[in-house]
Amino acid sequence: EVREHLKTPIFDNWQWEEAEMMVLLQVMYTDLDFLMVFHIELEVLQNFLFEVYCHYNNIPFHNFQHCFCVTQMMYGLIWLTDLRNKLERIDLFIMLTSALCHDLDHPGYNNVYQINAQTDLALRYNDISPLENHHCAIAFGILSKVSLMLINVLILRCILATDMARHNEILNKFKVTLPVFDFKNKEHKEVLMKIMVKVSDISNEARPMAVAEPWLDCLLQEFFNQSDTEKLKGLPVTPFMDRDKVSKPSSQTNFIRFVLLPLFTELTKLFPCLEQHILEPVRRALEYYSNMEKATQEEAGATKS
Ligand SMILES: COc1ccc(NC(=O)[C@H](C)Nc2nc3c(cnn3-c3ccccc3C)c(=O)[nH]2)cc1
Ligand SMILES: [Zn+2]
Repeated sequence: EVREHLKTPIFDNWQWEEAEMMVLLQVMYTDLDFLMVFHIELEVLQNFLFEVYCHYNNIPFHNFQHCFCVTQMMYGLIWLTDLRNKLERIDLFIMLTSALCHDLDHPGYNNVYQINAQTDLALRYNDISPLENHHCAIAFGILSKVSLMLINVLILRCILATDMARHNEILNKFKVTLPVFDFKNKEHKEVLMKIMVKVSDISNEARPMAVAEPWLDCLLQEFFNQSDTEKLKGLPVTPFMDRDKVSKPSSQTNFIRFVLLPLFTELTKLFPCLEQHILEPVRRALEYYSNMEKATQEEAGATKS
């Protein structure tokens, strides 16, 4: 019954210990026949998952639980969209492993901070998606260490696609393929894989509110840590991270309206069944945060008058 639950977006990560999540990740890889198809020893998979676990940091949002959520959402989407019968096993392996590795060794300070503070990562990657390039470098290190040399350029492209600075570029590319989408076409498959990793990465609001809302608190905690540091160092402060400017409900209604709904609507055009599993919960979340926004505005109005 847990196995069936694992294939749905209503899975609640907060109920599980990290050791249990490791077993659930193993179930995802075995249930999609990767061990049999790619002749991977169970021990090699366990080493791989443990190395990944060790390379996520204890920070408020971009931690191992986020990695688990993104991988579990990807796993659920693969079952919901019946992608097992539309893509080859290697493509599914690339999508799941990209989700698993997409934020490896995230420091809790985003690309804008890396570039403004001219950190080692910004210098190493010449200001070009420094975090996402670093996540890939760690992933490649782990994959070669556990001799899982199945890695290829597609995992690199899928992880690099999670840089939100490229959000519109990737969404627009997906939009133009939709009217003529062909699961046998290499380019179409690649942009779909990128969209699937992107959707899984920012999909918290598709989960039950009791599961999703704590994630927004974790995210804002990490963002506020960054803007506090930027203020201390005299670096430019990102407005949507500034604790003195951010209102939780209004930042989330904007995010849902201008980022989540357009992205999820496009994916639902290809997989109509996602209307009820993904789009409906996100519309309810928009309702929830809009009401919270009104309540806080009325409250502010009341105290003023
Ligand atoms: C286009 O680049 C963007 C667009 C939006 C945002 N983030 C936001 O607007 C705010 C802070 N909300 C938000 N941001 C979220 C969520 C999930 N992931 N996520 C996130 C986390 C780190 C970096 C980027 C994003 C979108 C979420 O539920 N809400 C951050 C970057
Ligand atoms: Zn992420």
